[in-house]
Amino acid sequence: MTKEIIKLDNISVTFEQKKKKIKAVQDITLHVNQGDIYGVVGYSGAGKSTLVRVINLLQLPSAGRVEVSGDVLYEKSAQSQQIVSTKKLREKRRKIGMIFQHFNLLNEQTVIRNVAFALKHSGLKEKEIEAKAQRLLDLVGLGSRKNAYPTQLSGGQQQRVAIARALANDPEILISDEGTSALDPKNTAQILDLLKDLNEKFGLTVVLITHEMDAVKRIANKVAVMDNGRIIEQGDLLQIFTNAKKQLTREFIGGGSAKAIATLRDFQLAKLKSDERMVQLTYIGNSVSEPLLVKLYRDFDVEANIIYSNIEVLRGTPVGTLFVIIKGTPAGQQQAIDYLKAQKVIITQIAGQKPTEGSREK
Ligand SMILES: Nc1ncnc2c1ncn2[C@@H]1O[C@H](COP(=O)(O)OP(=O)(O)OP(=O)(O)O)[C@@H](O)[C@H]1O
Repeated sequence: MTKEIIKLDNISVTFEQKKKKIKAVQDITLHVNQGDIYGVVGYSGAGKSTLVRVINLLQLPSAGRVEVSGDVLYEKSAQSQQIVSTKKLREKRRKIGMIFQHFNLLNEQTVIRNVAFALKHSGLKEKEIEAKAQRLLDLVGLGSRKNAYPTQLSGGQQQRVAIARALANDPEILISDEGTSALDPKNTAQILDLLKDLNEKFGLTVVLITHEMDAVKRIANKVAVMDNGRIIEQGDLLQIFTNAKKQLTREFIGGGSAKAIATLRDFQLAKLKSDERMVQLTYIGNSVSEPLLVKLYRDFDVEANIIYSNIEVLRGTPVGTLFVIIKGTPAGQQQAIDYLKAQKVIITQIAGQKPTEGSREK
């Protein structure tokens, strides 16, 4: 059975600043399963960092309940407030590794000392600490640079050291707070792939805070979109990708498709005739579009004109998007749509008559 390793329920965080109240997080419920790579996306100021800092109580919530690996760390209701003991919290925090945008390494210490530092309170002997730090550096591919200083390494390498350090106490959860935001695309991809590797090899649960949707698309299986302190949409990556309900989600997740829809709305809508409608077809795996569209014509007498097509890779799986105008009798169109659905093509009505499932919010 899937275990919910992080359970944030009805979390609010309000900052008081000189008479002004900033509601950074408002009534958020987020559950993360063990083994998830959960992406939390949103523009700057949406409340992402504040929310994840609640997981290990680096940020105390103003209201709500925090449970990690079956232990309630915090619970506040109108009647009472319960906080886990300092000792227990310290233990818990060791099991939650964190990496940050600017790596936060000790620049005057060697790479291996940076990692060893995290093992200070582990109870291990100095020799064992050294050996474990070495193993961790080997794991992130930096074993041979153990005596270098952080400033002698590239950004990507420094983040690898930070990951090794974050893994020192064998955490169950790794939180990456904009961990790839300061890196170039190549290093970003390598760090993300390393996180995915750790997830697959060790079952490490990853919470990935980012404003870069590409990072989420590359490795996450779940995603939550934050805006103004709230989660506006959350769920399975593929499902959100193929059927985003909110405009902001589409901006983040849709990338090219979101722009295409805007352009199509501006230029194509007026041209639709009464026997035409525009649909978005999304399908997983390699392109099967052409034969399908030929079949629509041959079997149902429905013409399908491709006006936009795109392919993206979600977690290593190609996902194709086609915008087509289909033209035919209402019965023919319905048969065509039923047929496509049977082929596991996800269909979203963009414009025209007879809305099908998944009609979009404007
Ligand atoms: N300690 C604090 N005191 C007062 N306000 C704060 C504090 N921390 C965050 N805020 C405010 O809370 C809101 C959410 O900030 P937060 O850093 O969580 O957003 P974010 O989505 O992580 O954005 P960024 O990526 O820019 O950090 C912002 O308006 C921010 O100014």
